[in-house]
Amino acid sequence: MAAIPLFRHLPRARPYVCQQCIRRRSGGLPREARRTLWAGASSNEKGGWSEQAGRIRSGAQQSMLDVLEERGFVKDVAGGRKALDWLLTQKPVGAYVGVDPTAPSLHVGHLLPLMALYWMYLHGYYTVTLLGGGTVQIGDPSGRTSARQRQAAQVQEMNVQNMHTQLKRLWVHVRELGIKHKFSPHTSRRRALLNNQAWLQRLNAVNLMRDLGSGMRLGTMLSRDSVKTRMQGGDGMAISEFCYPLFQGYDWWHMYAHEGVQLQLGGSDQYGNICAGIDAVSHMRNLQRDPTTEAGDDPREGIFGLTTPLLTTASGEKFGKSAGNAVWLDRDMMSSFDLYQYFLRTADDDVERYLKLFTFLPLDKIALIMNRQRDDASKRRAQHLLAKEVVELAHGTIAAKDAEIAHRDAFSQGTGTFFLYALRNLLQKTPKQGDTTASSQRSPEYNALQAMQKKKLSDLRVYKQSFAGQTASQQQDASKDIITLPKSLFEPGSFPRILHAAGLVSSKSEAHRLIQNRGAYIVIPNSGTIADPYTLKWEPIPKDISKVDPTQYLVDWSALVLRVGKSKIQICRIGEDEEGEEQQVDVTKEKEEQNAQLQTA
Ligand SMILES: N[C@@H](Cc1ccc(O)cc1)C(=O)O
Repeated sequence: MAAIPLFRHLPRARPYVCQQCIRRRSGGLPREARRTLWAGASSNEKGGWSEQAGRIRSGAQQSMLDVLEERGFVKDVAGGRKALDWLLTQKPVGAYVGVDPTAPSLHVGHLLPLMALYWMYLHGYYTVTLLGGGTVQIGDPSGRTSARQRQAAQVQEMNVQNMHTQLKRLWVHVRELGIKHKFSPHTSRRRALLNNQAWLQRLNAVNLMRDLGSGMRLGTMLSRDSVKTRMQGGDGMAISEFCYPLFQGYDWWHMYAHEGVQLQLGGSDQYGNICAGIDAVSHMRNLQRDPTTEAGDDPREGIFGLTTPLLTTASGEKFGKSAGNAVWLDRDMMSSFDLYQYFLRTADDDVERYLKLFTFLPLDKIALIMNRQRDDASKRRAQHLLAKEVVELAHGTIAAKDAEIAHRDAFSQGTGTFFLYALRNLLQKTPKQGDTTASSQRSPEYNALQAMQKKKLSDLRVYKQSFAGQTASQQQDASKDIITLPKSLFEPGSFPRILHAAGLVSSKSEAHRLIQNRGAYIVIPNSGTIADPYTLKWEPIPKDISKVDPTQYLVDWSALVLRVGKSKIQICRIGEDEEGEEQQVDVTKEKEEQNAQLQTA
């Protein structure tokens, strides 16, 4: 017999955080009418879904689960593969992916379950990205050997804000990519961005334990990997962390009852939490069932979990790390240029797999590209395509185009574009607030609080940059492309010394000679802006050196961009005297080492 509708029993929450969703909700339209469409698209005609189900059953069309499996998204299915396949064919169920804002940005590792969710969105399922503004305060122990440190409230607030913006942007880019890759304009699509803080903050502890807690078994929870590793590793676990799956389970129950969310997707480390969620929702469903009716499980109301595989590169490294650091999706933490480069470095053995996972390109197109790639792997066509699509997803079309041009230039002609692009990124990355303590020595919390105190719009960027860590890959690049010279070096007549200190010539007399022969160049500061490095122009350093003041040439008041010959370029940031001296010594030392090597060679 049919169960009574579940959502009648719970107060209706207003968890929405995005304008679009608020509008949709306040409209109070029936669910069918509340669908988000491509511009100009017409809604799924009545019976559209059942026609599609017929095509899938007859083998004329692939099922959603087949699509996900074929592209490599599926590691485990909780609840039964066959039953899930049936359900996804039967109706456009709700599906969700949750992320806890433990940092101000998502990293590429988050993309895998999100991409699976985006595929479902493009195929017409109701899809939810859930921001764990509530759960982040408890801290998920999954995959961790020690507890997370408690974050200051302000830090949490910034992380939530930033990730919210990011998830929202991702949705916009997914929609654009859907149009670009010609997903049917006639499919109805619905998406939402929710924050579990909305319902968790109102959750009553007694009710939670009475209703949900009574259905969770200690033995099962103790047998989860996340608990076992901690107990065996000797670090133990706090009750709060141990109870984390209850909160994640409650989220699911809430969204099941209010939003029709029947599927949860997550990374492989979420398997335990997802199974706990299945237990929690089943238990709550039983509690809510009308006791006068016979308990009968309607397969159309079933719940399922799907985990994506843990990615490793062909050489066995963990995917998503660059020089041991996370590859962030936020542009302030990792530039489009660096993100592009990360994917451009993909090994030939991995690239096909990644194209399937991180792009919306159809499989036949991927196969075609791989064929061309095999003819001439050195062009790295597949890697360029992968990199561009990922940057497009994370940062949008314009950023992706920019990054592509910069890389093609950098590798094909060896012009200054590469360095100018680096200049833009590096100058943006360098915290300017004149504080000489390396921010890497401070905790992200310290930086965040300091940033908050300054109450400026740019502070979030400073915080994000400090979070990305001064050890991140781009910072290593920074040390190559940009050096800091002492302020005192920038005085009229000092160009030869600067060229020498920058490591562009081996002696000051060589610098003199070059300048007289018009072979040393400098970027004209107002010939363009840092925001658009392509427009910057070079001129030879004037011959009457004694009269020329290098500070006239500072780009963005921060750096000189010097070139010797066709392509030896160096960006010289103006620094505090002490700071510069240290680096200058390094440059000289490096030069000495090079000379020594030359002599011994
Ligand atoms: N626990 C998940 C995030 C999450 C939060 C709440 C959920 O309901 C689901 C997932 C993680 O750490 O990755």
